[in-house]
Amino acid sequence: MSGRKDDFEELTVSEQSAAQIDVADSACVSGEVAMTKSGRLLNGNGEHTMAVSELHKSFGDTAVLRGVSLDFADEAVTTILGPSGTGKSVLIKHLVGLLEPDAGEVRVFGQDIWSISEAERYEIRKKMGVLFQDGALFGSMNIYDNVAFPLRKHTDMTEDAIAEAVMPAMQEVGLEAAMSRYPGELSGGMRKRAGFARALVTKPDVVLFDEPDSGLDPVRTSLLCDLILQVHREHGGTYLLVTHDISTAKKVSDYVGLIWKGEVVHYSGAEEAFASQDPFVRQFLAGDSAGPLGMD
Ligand SMILES: Nc1ncnc2c1ncn2[C@@H]1O[C@H](COP(=O)(O)OP(=O)(O)OP(=O)(O)O)[C@@H](O)[C@H]1O
Repeated sequence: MSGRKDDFEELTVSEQSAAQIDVADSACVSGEVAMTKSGRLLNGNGEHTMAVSELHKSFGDTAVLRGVSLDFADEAVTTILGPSGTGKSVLIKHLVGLLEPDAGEVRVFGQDIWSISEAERYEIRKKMGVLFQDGALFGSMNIYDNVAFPLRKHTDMTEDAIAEAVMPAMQEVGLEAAMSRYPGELSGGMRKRAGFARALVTKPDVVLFDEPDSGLDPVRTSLLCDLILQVHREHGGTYLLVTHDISTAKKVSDYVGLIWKGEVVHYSGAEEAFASQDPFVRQFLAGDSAGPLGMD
C-alpha cells in the first residue's frame, strides 16, 4: 500500500514540496509544554505555544518581513490576513522551520527554534501539522497512503496501529469512501480535506493553514471552514491560518491580524478587528481601492 519513493530527486515538484513539509507531520507529544492561557497578544513576553518577535526576512533586496512580532493565542484560531505577496506564507515557513530569519526570534513550544540544533528543531516540527496551499499531496500515492505517510516515516507504528490513526482522520474529513483514489482524481476541496487529514493524523498541538481557501469556491470554502472549526472544537490546539479571504477569517477566527508590506498593522480579537475603524483594517475588509493600502 505504501508506494513511497525514497529518492527525493525522483519526485515531482509537488511531491518534493510534500516531502519538505512532511517533517512537520509526525507524532505529537501532548502536554510537554506548559501553556499559558493569558491570551496576551502583540509584543507579549509570556510563553505562548507559538510566537515571533522582531522577525525580519529579505530575499535579495526585497524586505518581506520587517519586524513582525506576534504572540499566537493558545488553544484558539488566529487568522493573519493580508494582500497577496505581503509575506504570509513566508511567516508560516518560518514557524515550521523551513526558512531561517535574518533577524528576530521564532519561538515554538518554548524554544527559539533557530538557536537549537537541527535535531531539536526536528522534534518540534513533528508536533506541528501543516496544510499547505495545494495540499502538498504525493501524486503517486493514494489518499490513504498520503495520510499514513508521516506515521510511516516518523514512527515505528505497525500497519494496524497506523490504520487505527488514519481511519478516524479520514472519517473526520469525510473521505473514507475516497481513500483509495489518487490526488489527481479528486476535486480541489477533497484534496484540501485530504491535506487536512494528513496534518491531523499525528494529533498535533499546533496546526498551520496556508490559504486553506485558495482555489475553492465560496461554498467549499465555507464547508472547509466548518470542518476546521469542528475539528478544533473536538481536539483543541493552537491554530493559525493565513489568507486574504475575509469570509474565511470571519468564519473561523478568534483573533485576527493584518499584515501589510511585511509589518503587522493590526492584531486583536476577531470582533474588535471586524468593528475596527483603523483605516488599514477598514480598507482591507471592505476591499476598497481608496485608502492606505496600495498596489506596491
Ligand atoms: N524562497 C523565496 N525566494 C525569493 N522570494 C521569495 C521566496 N519566498 C517568498 N518570496 C517572496 O516573498 C514575498 C512574499 O511571499 P508570500 O508567499 O509570503 O506572500 P503571501 O502573502 O503568502 O501571498 P499570497 O497570498 O499571494 O500567497 C513575495 O514577493 C515572494 O515572491
